[in-house]
Amino acid sequence: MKPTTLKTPLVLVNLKCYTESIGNGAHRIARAAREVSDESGITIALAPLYMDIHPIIHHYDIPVFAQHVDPVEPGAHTGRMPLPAIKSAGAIGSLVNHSEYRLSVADIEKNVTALRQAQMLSCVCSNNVATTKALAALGPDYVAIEPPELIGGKMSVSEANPEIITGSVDAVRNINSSVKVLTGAGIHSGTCVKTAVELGTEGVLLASSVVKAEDPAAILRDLVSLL
Ligand SMILES: O=C[C@H](O)COP(=O)(O)O
Repeated sequence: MKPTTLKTPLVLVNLKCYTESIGNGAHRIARAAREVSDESGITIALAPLYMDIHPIIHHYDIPVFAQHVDPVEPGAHTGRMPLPAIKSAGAIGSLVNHSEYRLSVADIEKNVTALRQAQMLSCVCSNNVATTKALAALGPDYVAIEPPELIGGKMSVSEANPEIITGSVDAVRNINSSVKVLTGAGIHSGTCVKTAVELGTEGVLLASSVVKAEDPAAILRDLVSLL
């Protein structure tokens, strides 16, 4: 089987567990992502709640990541989400170690390896340059650098902390140049995305600006407008 790849730049929208992401809300965002992706030619991927992975792929043919995968083999576990289940639902990959769902290094490594073996993409989240170095050494497909204090806020990482982006890009290039860098936290405009890409990233990981928008398509249009 051919390994999955996504065209860059990548706009990855994490739907998190917001009220606006539940049920019809997920469809509203997926419809907007499909529309703007078709208009712009930019890859827009989503990370919805588990139960929306299959419906979003089925209705909108959008690349979908899980928000998390449990580092367990299928078997006698209850309330866990093993990798074959997200793969069978159609996910092409998973976020790993999001700031809102931190894992041990051992479990991050287990997930990255399992995703690679399943020909799926790993997007491992990091909070600073030192952590980024350690994570890049595990060889994920993406490292997403997100200063936790900026997540969900109005000031983006591109504006508030461009040094963490350039530091992460340099660190990753020195350790494993095949790892792609995304950045996120507070990304809300085309200028934020353009700056992130100019600083050397392959795209952005974002959530609230799109998920909580009255008109998600309008925000997505703005986000990709300067690429
Ligand atoms: O997964 C997405 C990030 O945590 C960024 O979230 P945000 O765009 O709401 O700051």
